[in-house]
Amino acid sequence: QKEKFNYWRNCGVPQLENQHLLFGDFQEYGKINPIKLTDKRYKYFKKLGVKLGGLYQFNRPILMIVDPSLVKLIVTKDFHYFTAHNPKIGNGLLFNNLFHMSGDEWKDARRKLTPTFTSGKIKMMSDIVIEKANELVNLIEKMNQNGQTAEIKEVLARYTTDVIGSCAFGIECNSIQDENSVFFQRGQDLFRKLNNMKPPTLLKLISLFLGKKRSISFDVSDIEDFFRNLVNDTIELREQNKTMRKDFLQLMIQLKNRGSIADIMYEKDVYQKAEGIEILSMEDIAGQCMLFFTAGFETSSTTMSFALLELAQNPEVQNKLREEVREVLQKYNGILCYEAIQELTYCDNVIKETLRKYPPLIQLPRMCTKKYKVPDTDMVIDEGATVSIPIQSIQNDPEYFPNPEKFDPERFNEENKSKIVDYTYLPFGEGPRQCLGLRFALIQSKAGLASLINRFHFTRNQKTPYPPKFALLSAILTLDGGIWLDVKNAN
Ligand code: HEM
Repeated sequence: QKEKFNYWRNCGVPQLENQHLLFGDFQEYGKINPIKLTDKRYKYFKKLGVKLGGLYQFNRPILMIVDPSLVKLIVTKDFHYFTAHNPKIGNGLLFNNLFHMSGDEWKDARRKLTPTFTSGKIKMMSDIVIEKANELVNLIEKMNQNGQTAEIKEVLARYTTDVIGSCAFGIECNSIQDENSVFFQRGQDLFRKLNNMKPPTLLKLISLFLGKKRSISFDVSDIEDFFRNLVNDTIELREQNKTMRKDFLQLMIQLKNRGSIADIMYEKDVYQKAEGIEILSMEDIAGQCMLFFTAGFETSSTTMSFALLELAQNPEVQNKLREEVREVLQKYNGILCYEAIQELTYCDNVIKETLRKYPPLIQLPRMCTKKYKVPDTDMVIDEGATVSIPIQSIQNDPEYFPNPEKFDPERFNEENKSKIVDYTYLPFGEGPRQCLGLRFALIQSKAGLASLINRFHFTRNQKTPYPPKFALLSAILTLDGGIWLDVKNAN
């Protein structure tokens, strides 16, 4: 076991001393939250003045990248050495998607799916997003009339669930209006199971890292079946009725039947099967739709929740945002539309600043897929090594973002944005594996935030601590408890 902890030393990579026999460098796992733990390691290596450092998660070697110029090489120029996110740790629908694919399989799927997320396609879906944002406003209005304090995280998860449910699965989930919506409950179950790093998931991960198992299961087969059946039934119905709807599913049906996605869709482009093409299977469609769902609803609702918490904490920023929203809406007869959303530049900066302080994925994952010699050093990274780019730490490093605790959207204004050091701001990742849903995430977050700020004024309820407290055992940035805000009609 001790020899295992010499792995990085043997590669010429600096590492910590005195690893715990079982936990390696993660002996504080579960005692301090994942942000603090990662930050501690980042600061340690940064103080040493090195570009990268080796860690042991249990006995699995992980390489932490500290220097932005090396981040740049790994995610862009030398990407061909780091084409995978992770070693594949499981099977089933949950892993049958772009995020978990590698090599040629990933390249082919990424090429096919990219046209799904162009600005034109996002514009096409913006009507659905805006309709759901209006329902969100009505829900908060009702809560406000009843004198209720809003647990904003859950309310926003209902909004993003309805948006993604409608766009990715073509169904009305009604989670904004119906507290007991089945779709919402299934989504919450799935997220809880994936994000839960407590035993027994933790024990499964330990046995995986110790090499006792090659893959693990997350016990989500019932949820996978739910999504699989939903996709099958909806596609079958559409194929029968030749329905045309402006959503991702329609584009996936087109991909299935025609092998590619056309710019403009006509019925014949979607439902007439092309000859001699490699058909996209129902299982593949269901897998990608499930990824859009898991990647889409929690990340965006988390972002909007943190944005509202910071707006409640910083009323001058909230007022400035409201002024912008009202000024732009005036030009469009008071009605939010795709073009109006594009003009909300301060709103963009509020969301960018939120994603700087609170990136939902605190680290970017990469796996070394070909032996790599780190330029200008003697260090060599083996094929199969896991790489972590600690974006939360980099984005909150005072060297790159002075006074990092301050919520300051002006960091991203026209004058200041050019001062940001390259590869120090990466909430959506970068390079060929950058988040494919970036534009969709921005439109859904902006539509929700702008609609709410136009109508309501938010203040922090005493139940919500500030600075926020993060959960100890979770895979993505999660708060301990909810975000409770008091709501008033805005003047
Ligand atoms: C605020 C919201 C979101 C954030 C912060 C976010 C962040 C990320 C990050 C950090 C990655 C990894 C990037 C890399 O490795 O360089 C990623 C990948 C991905 N995201 Fe997002 N995401 C968000 C919303 C969405 C949405 C709404 C969708 C889809 C509807 C989506 C779909 C994807 C997909 C498909 C990938 C995998 C790309 C690949 O491996 O080629 N994301 N996202």
